[in-house]
Amino acid sequence: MKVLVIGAGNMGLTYAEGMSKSKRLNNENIMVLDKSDEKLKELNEISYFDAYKELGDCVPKADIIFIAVKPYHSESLFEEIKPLLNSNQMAVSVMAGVTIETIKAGTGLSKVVRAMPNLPAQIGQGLTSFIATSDVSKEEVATVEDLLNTTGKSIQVESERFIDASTGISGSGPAYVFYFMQSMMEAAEKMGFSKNDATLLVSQTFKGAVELFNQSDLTPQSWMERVASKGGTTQAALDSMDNNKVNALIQEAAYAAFNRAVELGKQ
Ligand SMILES: NC(=O)C1=CN([C@@H]2O[C@H](COP(=O)(O)OP(=O)(O)OC[C@H]3O[C@@H](n4cnc5c(N)ncnc54)[C@H](OP(=O)(O)O)[C@@H]3O)[C@@H](O)[C@H]2O)C=CC1
Ligand SMILES: O=C(O)[C@@H]1CCC=N1
Repeated sequence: MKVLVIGAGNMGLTYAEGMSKSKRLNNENIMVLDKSDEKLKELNEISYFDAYKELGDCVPKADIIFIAVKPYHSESLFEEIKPLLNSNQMAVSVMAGVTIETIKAGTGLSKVVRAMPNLPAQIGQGLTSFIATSDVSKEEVATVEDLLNTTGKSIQVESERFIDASTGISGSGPAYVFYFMQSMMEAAEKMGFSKNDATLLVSQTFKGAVELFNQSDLTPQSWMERVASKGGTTQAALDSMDNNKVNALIQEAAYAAFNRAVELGKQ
């Protein structure tokens, strides 16, 4: 099976790296296409990639075409790629907000998978939600699932609404975690810690808390109760967050991303 990745940026390269380890490829090289000469030079140095600059040289050879360009580049890409495609090929898109209908119309393909990954895929800890059109067979879905899982875990969702919703939770979510980390690092530095110590205090706290959560069946609420002593320091912080409606604000932020994904789909 031949896989082509279009767009060798953060996501495209991450998936190309991950998928190159998949047994499904039977040791076939992944084809990777990018427009930039600088990127092509880097790609050419990787033995398990075949680098391309021209769509005509690689698209006809591909069974699965993985599209990882920015959403605003999709229209021009579709125009160029459509005449090169045949109905047996499958498109897998990770572009935020680009709907299945748009991908089908833009490529002329009926086998389409729309996926929403996240950045921890770079270290094999990603979460990808995906949905496939009815023309994608069960066997093909299993193949795509295997390929996506080379970068972490995946969930198949029942409607496209959940792709946009997961964009607001897992797709954009790593940035919310970094936002929280940055705020805590700034607080630590204000308290007098050096930048290095502030970074360690915060990063190890996040790592430890997430690991505790993952190794248990407890809810975040139960864990908060285990940290907080009655009338103690944690309760003071949690009360401050509640009084400032931080919970509602975080939910509002997640909805802002969800709504933006829907909005991008209408453009
Ligand atoms: N980053 C993230 O955390 C996530 C990103 N996504 C989605 O993944 C997609 C890619 O994002 P990301 O990897 O961050 O973006 P990048 O800008 O890092 O990568 C996109 C790459 O595609 C190249 N490119 C643009 N047009 C073409 C074309 N016509 N043919 C070939 N290559 C082209 C770009 O080149 P150049 O730079 O020269 O334009 C760039 O190298 C987006 O659609 C985004 O919505 C989804 C979930 C998470
Ligand atoms: O910010 C974005 O639009 C993309 C989609 C999810 C993460 N990054």
